[in-house]
Amino acid sequence: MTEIQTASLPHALAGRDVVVGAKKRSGKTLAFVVPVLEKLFRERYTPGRGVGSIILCPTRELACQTFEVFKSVARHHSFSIGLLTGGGNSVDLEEKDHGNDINILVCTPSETLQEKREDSLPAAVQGLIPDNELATTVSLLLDGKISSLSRRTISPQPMVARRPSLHGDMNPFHSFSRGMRKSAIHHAMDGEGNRRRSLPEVEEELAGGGGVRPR
Ligand SMILES: Nc1ncnc2c1ncn2[C@@H]1O[C@H](COP(=O)(O)OP(=O)(O)OP(=O)(O)O)[C@@H](O)[C@H]1O
Repeated sequence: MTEIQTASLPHALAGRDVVVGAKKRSGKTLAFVVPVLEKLFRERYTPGRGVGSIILCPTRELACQTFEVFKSVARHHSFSIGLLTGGGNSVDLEEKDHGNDINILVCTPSETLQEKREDSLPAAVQGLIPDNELATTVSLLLDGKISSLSRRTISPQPMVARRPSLHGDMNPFHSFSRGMRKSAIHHAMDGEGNRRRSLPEVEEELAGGGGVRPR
């Protein structure tokens, strides 16, 4: 495992909220893909049981990459995995063999709810996450888009947020992470990718909107 995975996976697998920040190609994606798959596997999710995990991505590109990683890592599982991107009438949906009955939904609500956007993330998402109403948000998102998607078992907690790489635009990450429960576990590596920053340092930087910068 990479260092960021070693730091975050035990917490994520234990069901705690986790915020992860680290440099590019440090293993952030698998740091949340693995616990999501493990949690759904333990809870015996199968196609037909509904949505067990919703992955919110700030850009279509990141959503497509994440979708491909999920498909690859989960290839020996029977989970159905969906990709929902785009706004207005340009919603794309891809599923893995099981119609529209999706267990893992990878989506870009910031595009689809553009009119509600505040900064780079939709205000609806920012506002609803702390109130634990992500399911409502996503139901709104999907209304009229995918009529046959099961909403029976949408369960937004716990959440694992991955931030973009260190040098990217941090606004979406800060908005999103501030919306997570205060109890979230934060892990960040420095710019060299080999030193764990303390929780107070990370929280201070998140609160200031300055991002976790390499030293
Ligand atoms: N534990 C691991 N063992 C071996 N390879 C790994 C491991 N974790 C990640 N990788 C590989 O390292 C590469 C980078 O991983 P990943 O995409 O998860 O990083 P990232 O931090 O999300 O990258 P980016 O910042 O570019 O989005 C990928 O090719 C991935 O398959």
